[in-house]
Amino acid sequence: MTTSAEVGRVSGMHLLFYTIFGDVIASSTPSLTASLSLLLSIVLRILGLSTPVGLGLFSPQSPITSGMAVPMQQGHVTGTSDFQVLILGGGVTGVMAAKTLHRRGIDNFKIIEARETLGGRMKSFSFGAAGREYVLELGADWIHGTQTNNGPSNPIFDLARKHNLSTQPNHYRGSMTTYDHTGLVDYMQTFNTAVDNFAALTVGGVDTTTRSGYALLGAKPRTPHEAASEYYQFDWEYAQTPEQSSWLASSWVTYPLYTSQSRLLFRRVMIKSPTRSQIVLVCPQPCCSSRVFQANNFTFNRDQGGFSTENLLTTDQRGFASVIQSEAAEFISEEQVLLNATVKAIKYSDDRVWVSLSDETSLSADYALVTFSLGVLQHDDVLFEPALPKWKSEAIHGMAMGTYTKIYLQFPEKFWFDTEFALYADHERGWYPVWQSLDIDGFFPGSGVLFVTVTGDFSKRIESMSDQVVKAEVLAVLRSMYPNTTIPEPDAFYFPRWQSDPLYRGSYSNWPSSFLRSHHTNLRATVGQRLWFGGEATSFKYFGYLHGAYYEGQKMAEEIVNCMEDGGCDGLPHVEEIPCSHPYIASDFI
Ligand SMILES: Cc1cc2nc3c(=O)[nH]c(=O)nc-3n(C[C@H](O)[C@H](O)[C@H](O)COP(=O)(O)OP(=O)(O)OC[C@H]3O[C@@H](n4cnc5c(N)ncnc54)[C@H](O)[C@@H]3O)c2cc1C
Repeated sequence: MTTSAEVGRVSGMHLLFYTIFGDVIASSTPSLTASLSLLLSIVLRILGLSTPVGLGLFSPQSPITSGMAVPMQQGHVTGTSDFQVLILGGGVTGVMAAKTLHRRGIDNFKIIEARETLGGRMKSFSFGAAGREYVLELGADWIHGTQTNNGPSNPIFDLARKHNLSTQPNHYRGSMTTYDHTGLVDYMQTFNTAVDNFAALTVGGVDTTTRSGYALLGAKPRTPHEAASEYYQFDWEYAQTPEQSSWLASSWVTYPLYTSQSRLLFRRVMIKSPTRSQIVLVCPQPCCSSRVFQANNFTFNRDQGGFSTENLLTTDQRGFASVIQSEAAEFISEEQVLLNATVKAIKYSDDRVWVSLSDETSLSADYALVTFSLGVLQHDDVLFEPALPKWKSEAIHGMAMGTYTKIYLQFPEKFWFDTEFALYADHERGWYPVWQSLDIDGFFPGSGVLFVTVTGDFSKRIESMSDQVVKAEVLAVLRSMYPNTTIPEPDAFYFPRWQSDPLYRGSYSNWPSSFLRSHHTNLRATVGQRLWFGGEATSFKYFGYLHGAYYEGQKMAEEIVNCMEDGGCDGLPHVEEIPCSHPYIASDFI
């Protein structure tokens, strides 16, 4: 199920229209080309190679693709568009948008991707000393929420099953060892209290920061053990602190429909029309519509369109992105993808879009779907002409981009905990706190691989430091955790720099408390009639996640095709004046 909400006003009352739609996830019929492509990918896989897309066979040097590039000016002044749709970015959103276009009969599209392969933030690498290498994940590596009985399934879980991805259940709460600066210390009771505190956040009343939400519930971490336990529940998922996050948007359960407090604020009215039924929340207070939006993230909540509480970690040596590359290989032909091509500027008018690349070539299309990360848009890595309207810029800069950094170490042999996870409580909250062992049954026994995760400002901090200095800090923490063990020098050490990477500028989006529901509507909205935006950040229900990107790719492509079939459209609407987001005026202070 997909849920959409829109804010409106009737007779001076503030209404929240809450409408539930069914998702259309039709399967495509593979063409002969697609079947041959699939066959080729299977043969390559048996031979231990990647799919054609993964091999980068669709390079910009291909005669077909290079022949399609035209100078920006020429494309602007004369002729018809080169393509019906340009898909800018070849991550999950881009590939799923392409698949949807193909299913709807639109094959005159092109994906433009800066990297040498498809997959985006599904990014694997080979790690380890010679002869002890493993393909591990720098970006996404969990399928969060799978399926409960015959209920709705996570579409990434479906892809994993379809493409035989090797995965292993990962027990976030049931397989944990706790440490602090004195070594092994059992504070599992404190840890479990933090789990309960996090669950209690769902009873929030207004949207302030998650920190204030915790405080109002009486959860005020004072000791390093309490702070580390809270960190594990919160920052380790959202990649930002409770201070930086929205209380409502980081609660798991739909709010305010099902809480007792919400009934104090709202009256629920069911409106029936010939086409759909709507639950209308009538708010008697000025501006309360802007303070209340459906809480996110719905991933784990079965009652709200989520999947299950299970988390699967990929262990597949083809890399996690192989699921999206194998999917693409079923329907995408060589001339539909341009790899190693970096978009520098996007020019748009009411009837066309022109995209110029770093090699000075350009392409034009009737429509363009921008799937670059929120961080890329915030950082002006791609220029828009004309500049994006104020409402769009506000939305882009209003949402936050968190950073999540996995620091990998490989040791000659294992000397650490036998659980899947360990938590380290330092005096400084967020200091190398979450440790995960891969040298364990079901993962990579005998690998000597361990990783520690930092997030948010700690990620930014280590990105500015040398590998040697970061390694020294990490080893110092291990010495605190194991005061009676001689910690050897690791054979391999690596961490990615997501924040500084011009193709990402962070890991995934996070919803801050100042960000209103209408801002998110604007993040998703079409600019003019030709420029569309989609990606994990535009997903209301699943922002931050792979499945959010998956559904957004499908949704945007569906909308674009509908628009084409209607002979044009205004696209997804935006909110010009966002209620209750203006500076206070003098009379407010009387
Ligand atoms: C460290 C980390 C851990 C994560 N863990 C999980 C997890 O366990 N489970 C989960 O569900 N999600 C996880 N995520 C989030 C998940 O990876 C993303 O939500 C998802 O991959 C986003 O897909 P997308 O298509 O919206 O964006 P992207 O994957 O960012 O796709 C956009 C594409 O645009 C390309 N691009 C950017 N700029 C340009 C340019 N100028 N020109 C051309 N191309 C460009 C990029 O290379 C990229 O391929 C994680 C992300 C990170 C970084």
